[in-house]
Amino acid sequence: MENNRKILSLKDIVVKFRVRSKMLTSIRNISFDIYDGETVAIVGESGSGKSVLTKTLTNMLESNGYIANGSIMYYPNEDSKNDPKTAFKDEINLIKFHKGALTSEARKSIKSYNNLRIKEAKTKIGILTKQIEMNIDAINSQIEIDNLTREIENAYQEMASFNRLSRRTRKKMRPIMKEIATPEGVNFLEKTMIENALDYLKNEEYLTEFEILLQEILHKVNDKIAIDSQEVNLLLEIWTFQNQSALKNKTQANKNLKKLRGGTIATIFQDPMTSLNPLLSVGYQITEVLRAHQKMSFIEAKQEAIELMKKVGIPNAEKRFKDIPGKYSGGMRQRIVIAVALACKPKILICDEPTTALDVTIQAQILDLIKQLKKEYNLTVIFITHDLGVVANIADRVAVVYAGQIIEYGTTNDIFFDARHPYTWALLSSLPQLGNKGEDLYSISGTPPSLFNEIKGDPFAPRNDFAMAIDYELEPPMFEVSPSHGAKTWLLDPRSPKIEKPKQLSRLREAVSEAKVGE
Ligand SMILES: Nc1ncnc2c1ncn2[C@@H]1O[C@H](COP(=O)(O)OP(=O)(O)OP(=O)(O)O)[C@@H](O)[C@H]1O
Repeated sequence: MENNRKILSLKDIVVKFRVRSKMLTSIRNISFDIYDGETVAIVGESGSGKSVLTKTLTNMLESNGYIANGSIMYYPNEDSKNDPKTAFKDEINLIKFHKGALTSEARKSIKSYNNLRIKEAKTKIGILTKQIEMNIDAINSQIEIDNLTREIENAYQEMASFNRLSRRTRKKMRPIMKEIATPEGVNFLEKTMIENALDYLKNEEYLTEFEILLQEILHKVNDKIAIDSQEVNLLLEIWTFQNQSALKNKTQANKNLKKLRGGTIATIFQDPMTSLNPLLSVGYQITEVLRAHQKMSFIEAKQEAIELMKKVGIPNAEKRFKDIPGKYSGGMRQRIVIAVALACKPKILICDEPTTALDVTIQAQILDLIKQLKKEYNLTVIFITHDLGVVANIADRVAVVYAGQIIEYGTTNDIFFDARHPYTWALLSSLPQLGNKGEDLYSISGTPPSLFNEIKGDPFAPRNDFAMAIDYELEPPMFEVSPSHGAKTWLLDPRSPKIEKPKQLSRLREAVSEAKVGE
């Protein structure tokens, strides 16, 4: 967070997966900013949503998944703006590529899933209304109706952002959009044109993203409220997207995703063999990337590949250029994967548990390498791990993920020495460095909630030794502890009893300095 300049900003991200006839919500309304040049660690138990969260950034979700809500803004830094080979020089919402790349089957199934949600909620509302009329459990029925009404709104909203405009609507809106597309056009619209458009939109059963935005803009024009040119640009962008064929949108989106992956955001996975071709020499694999991304000739690419191999610490790089990955050890293969990633000149490097499969000494070497390269290449690093020892070693800031939500974030010091969420306490307590010889290591009891169901209250409540009645009823907001630190727990509400964090955490300072390597 050296300069406090955002490079990525996630807002209200929701990710869902279709699993047979059911829907699993893997990420639940995550909002989080990532700053240029920082290393941020995403930590949490297995299945908490760490990988899915980072996969949304480059749209690497499996085909049964989709980003149901939210935005991911990418703000290119000065390096990107000055790099002639960088694809994205202006701020951009990465969700746009995701939507464009969706298949028509995925779009259809999103529509039918939401229609079903609406139908079921409406039926339940009908039954509850009858109960209220008969004076049966009126208060609870009304609460339930309010929840179901919200569910219907959410379903409509989700459909709105994926649905294409009908041919009829496109025809109706063409004249007004033609005017809006001219310079300052939005400020010179005829009153009758505005009224006709608003009347038409009022009678639609539900509105798409485009229609909602157009409606907002037209109301502002009527009320003589100044309109931001960015709003108009967004409207025109969605209009163009809606009028292009689905195939053209998809081709464009896929092209952009190809440029985004590697060139802007590169990912290193736990198993290097998922990224390397076992049949091709490592040198060839690096040169291919250099030729594609940096448009180098074969000779230039070979020289640069050898340089990169040296940079990531491959001894006898010239000789080993021709070896296939099978001839390398696990640690060396991971170094090659890092070299491939660097060959794309990324601005952001996602490391998804890159050291988990390696033994401790090699792990420390790879962490040191990432740290050193981060400085040299001015990278922003997003590091996924469930190992808090690794976090202590590498991260400037930490986001703790539980059941698809960020439940605490802060600087590494905030999280290690001033954690406020009982889940973070539990994660820290299970650090091997805090164990006593001969005693069982602390482990968090119970299991995370099923992501198929709506989660009532705080998802951690059933496993939380400090849970209060409210934790089972109402989801806690993110309380701000300091400008750099927040935690989503009712314990931070001034009305909550004062709780002492677990005693074993007082030994953390010592344990963390032992865990640090290469410092
Ligand atoms: N393609 C998919 N279909 C259905 N569910 C999925 C899919 N991918 C991920 N999930 C679910 O989303 C949730 C979050 O998974 P994710 O892989 O992000 O966890 P994680 O925190 O990275 O765990 P790990 O440390 O084990 O990798 C899990 O419940 C997982 O089962």
